[in-house]
Amino acid sequence: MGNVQYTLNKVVASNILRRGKKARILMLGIDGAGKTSLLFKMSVPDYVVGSAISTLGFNVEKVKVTRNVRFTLWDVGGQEKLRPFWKNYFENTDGILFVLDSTNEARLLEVKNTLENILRSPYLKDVPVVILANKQDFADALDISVLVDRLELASIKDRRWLIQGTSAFTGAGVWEALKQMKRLMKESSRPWRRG
Ligand SMILES: Nc1nc2c(ncn2[C@@H]2O[C@H](COP(=O)(O)OP(=O)(O)OP(=O)(O)O)[C@@H](O)[C@H]2O)c(=O)[nH]1
Ligand SMILES: [Mg+2]
Repeated sequence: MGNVQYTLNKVVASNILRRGKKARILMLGIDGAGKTSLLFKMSVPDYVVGSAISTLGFNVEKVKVTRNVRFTLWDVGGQEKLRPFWKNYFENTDGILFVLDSTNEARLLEVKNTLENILRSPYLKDVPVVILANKQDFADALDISVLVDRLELASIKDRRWLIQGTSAFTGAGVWEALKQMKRLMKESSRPWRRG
C-alpha cells in the first residue's frame, strides 16, 4: 500500500513538472504607453511596431519564458474611459507589467496616479510589479533614475517591484523584463496560480 502511494505521488509530481508553471500577467498603463506594441514584440517573431490603433478591449498572448515557465499576457486598453474596467482583470493575477511612455513628461502625474490606484486594489495585494519605461529608443526619453524619482517608486514597500527600460521598436529590454518578472514572482511569498 505504502509503495503504491509513493509511486502515485511520484507520478503526480512528475506530471506537474512536465506541465510546467503558468502565470497570468496583466499589462496595464495609460493609453499610448506601448502595451500592445510590447505584447506583440514579446510574442510574435519578427514583429515590427506599426501604426497606433488604441485598444478598446483586450489582447491576450502566451509566451514561453523558460523551458518550464509560460506566461499568459493580458493587454488591456488604457484610455481613461476604459480604466474602470481594469479591475475585471485583476483576480488571479500573478504579476503586473506596468507600461509607461518615457518620452511623455506631460503625463507623468497621470501615470503616477494610475499606478498608485492599481496598487491599492486588494485583488493585487503582494502581486509583484515590473514597470516598463518604454520608448527608450527616443533620444529625449527620461532616464530610469529620473522616473524612479518622479513616480516616487521608492515608496512602494508592500511588494516586489523593479523598473526596466524597454523599446518595443528595437526590442531592447523586452526579454529582460519577462525574466525579471519571473524572478520577482519566484522571490515573492505568494503561490503561483496553478495553470
Ligand atoms: N518608437 C517607439 N514607438 C513605440 C514604442 N512603443 C510603442 N510605440 C508607438 O506608440 C504608439 C502607441 O503604442 P500602443 O502599443 O498602441 O500603446 P498602448 O499602450 O497599447 O495604448 P492603448 O491601447 O490606447 O492603451 C504606437 O504608435 C506605437 O507604434 C517604442 O518603444 N518605441
Ligand atoms: Mg493597446
